[in-house]
Amino acid sequence: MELKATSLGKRLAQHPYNRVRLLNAGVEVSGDKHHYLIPFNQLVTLQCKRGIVWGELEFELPEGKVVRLHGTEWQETQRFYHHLTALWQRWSEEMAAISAQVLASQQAAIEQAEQQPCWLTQRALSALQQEIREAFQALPMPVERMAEFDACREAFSHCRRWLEEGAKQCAARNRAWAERMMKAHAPLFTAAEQGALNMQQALAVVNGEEALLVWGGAGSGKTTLLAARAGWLLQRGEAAPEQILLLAAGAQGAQALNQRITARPGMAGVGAMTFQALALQIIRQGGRKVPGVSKLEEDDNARRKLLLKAWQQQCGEKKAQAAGWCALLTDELGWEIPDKTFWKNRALGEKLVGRLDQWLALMREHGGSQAEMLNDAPGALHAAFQKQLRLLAPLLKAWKTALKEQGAVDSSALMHQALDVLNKGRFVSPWKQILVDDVQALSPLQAELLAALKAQNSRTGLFAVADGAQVIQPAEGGPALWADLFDDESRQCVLETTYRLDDQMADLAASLCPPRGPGNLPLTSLRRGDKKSVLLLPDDQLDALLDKLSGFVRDDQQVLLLAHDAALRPASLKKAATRWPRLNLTFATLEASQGQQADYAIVLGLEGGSDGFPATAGETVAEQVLQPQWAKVAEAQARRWLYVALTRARERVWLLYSPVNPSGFVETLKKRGVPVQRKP
Ligand SMILES: Nc1ncnc2c1ncn2[C@@H]1O[C@H](COP(=O)(O)OP(=O)(O)OP(=O)(O)O)[C@@H](O)[C@H]1O
Repeated sequence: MELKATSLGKRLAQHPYNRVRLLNAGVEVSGDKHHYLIPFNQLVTLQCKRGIVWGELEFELPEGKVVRLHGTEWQETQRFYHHLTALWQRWSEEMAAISAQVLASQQAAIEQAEQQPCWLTQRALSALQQEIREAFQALPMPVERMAEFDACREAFSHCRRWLEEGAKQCAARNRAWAERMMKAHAPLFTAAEQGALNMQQALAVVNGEEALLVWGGAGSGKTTLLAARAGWLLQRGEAAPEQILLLAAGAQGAQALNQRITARPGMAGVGAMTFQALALQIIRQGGRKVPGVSKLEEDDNARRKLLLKAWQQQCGEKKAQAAGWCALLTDELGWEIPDKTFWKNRALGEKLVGRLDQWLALMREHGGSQAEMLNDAPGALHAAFQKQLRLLAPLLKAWKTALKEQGAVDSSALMHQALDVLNKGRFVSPWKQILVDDVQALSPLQAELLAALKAQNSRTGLFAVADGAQVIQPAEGGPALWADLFDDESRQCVLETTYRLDDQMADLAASLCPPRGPGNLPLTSLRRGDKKSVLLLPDDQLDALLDKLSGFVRDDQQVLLLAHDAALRPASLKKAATRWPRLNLTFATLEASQGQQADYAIVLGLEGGSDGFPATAGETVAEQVLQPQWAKVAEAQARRWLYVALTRARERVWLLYSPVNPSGFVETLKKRGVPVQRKP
């Protein structure tokens, strides 16, 4: 059967097509120069329209493409159209039955995935979506037509939902599954005595992605979550206790983690490890001689004593060195030098030792020899740096000699050795699951070790928690390294509720260090605090404050004394055992207090000056060369420590400041509404 344009129609229409011919399962539209074959399986709709003078047939193809034929005699057009429609409909019904089968079997596959007794991973979702795409391609008709047929409609829209809104469907499905798991394994989803884990925590516990980074602010239950996650892995049989590696950046973090682990039933054989212990285990199993690790690394006082001695020695023994130091202290740092034999002055020594420690750390972080350090100095700074390096080199030498005498290495040498064993393939990881606390606190070398361990076996699960507010900007080194492990959106989630802080503390902390993580979501508290949740107090009021605390703090409550520097350990602590015998007082540096919590916190040392908190610059040429971003990083670091200080207590935080020489933070805190008290 054929329909042709009339000769008038043909002339007026000036259209490339002027006839249509019916084929077995399709039509051919053609003109003098063009032919267009439209099989029925490409036809989406067919319309017959009446123009002013003639009829028109319109064939709609997938993706909105339209082919038209004009200029046909109206009666004939109608006849052709009815005939074609009847044939197309008969064909369509036959094909709809086949389509229904294809869609039903795809729907069954989706339902099977939905009902699987495990987390639906991003990888499984992608595979499912690929299957759906292939099923759609296997249909004998355009997908656009599926909604026309009763037998196809529902299955089609189910498939399309999973294709177009897969992430949403997957999230809803995983949430429903997590809810079922929370009911079925209630004890596992309990946060110690406080009650059930919240939904965000529960979703992280049961998450089945190969790697997951959970962002959460202070007190949002990250450490709690790690313990619950370990319990979940054991219960699901995904790992035996010895196949779970629980890592903390430092010893205190490992201790806090172990407390949570032991508080849970069924966790025998699971224990947290520091990165140092991990490195030692790798070196041991790699068949290497296990080095001793110097105590000087952890013991701030011993290290500082060593540095002070080395400094005094070089100044005492060599006039040129003494003159060099005198110039550095006066010209670069702007300090007053008490007398000619300034290195014997105790107060000056105490003031300087923190800087000596910092310079040593910078030289060690650089890792190079003196020649390499000099090599890295830009031309303009070369001479000045060379001069300063002559003063600093004896400190590095004293450090190295002390290690040698102890037959020990420092932690960076230890990490390098462990990395070497890993990179040479001499260590076979026994761990199926790696769980890491406070990943934001990892040093670049620790992050490198973690990445190398994960790279050993792509199937090793990695689960880490981080406090985004503590990520130092500009992010580089450590953060950049571990962030790479969680590059996909599905590998990150957030905890938004803090259980430790009240809303006043949470707002203040967030204003100092804004939360980071997907969506930069704010940390919300379930508790309303008052204006006195955080208070500023003169630093001569410590004893009065402790007197007052002894009057109302219960025996089971903790008071944490915190300072940015170990040297600020207050003298009051010496008499604490007898003057306030029932107060549970603990002193910790801010660095060591990460992961710890107490009912009350007293933060000491809000003092100005070059060794204050924050230290007022005093950037010398050594910092400019060895850590070009030094000032920026030091400022961000100090702010981070203030954030840590403000977020350790449940009930109240006192910040003790020097009224004579207040820290720059005092003004910042006052501006943010922190009240200043004269007495506690
Ligand atoms: N779902 C919950 N319900 C009630 N309390 C909870 C919940 N999750 C955690 N907690 C409690 O909140 C407090 C803080 O938890 P946790 O120490 O795990 O937080 P964190 O995020 O590791 O803190 P930070 O990183 O600041 O040290 C703990 O006392 C913990 O028992």
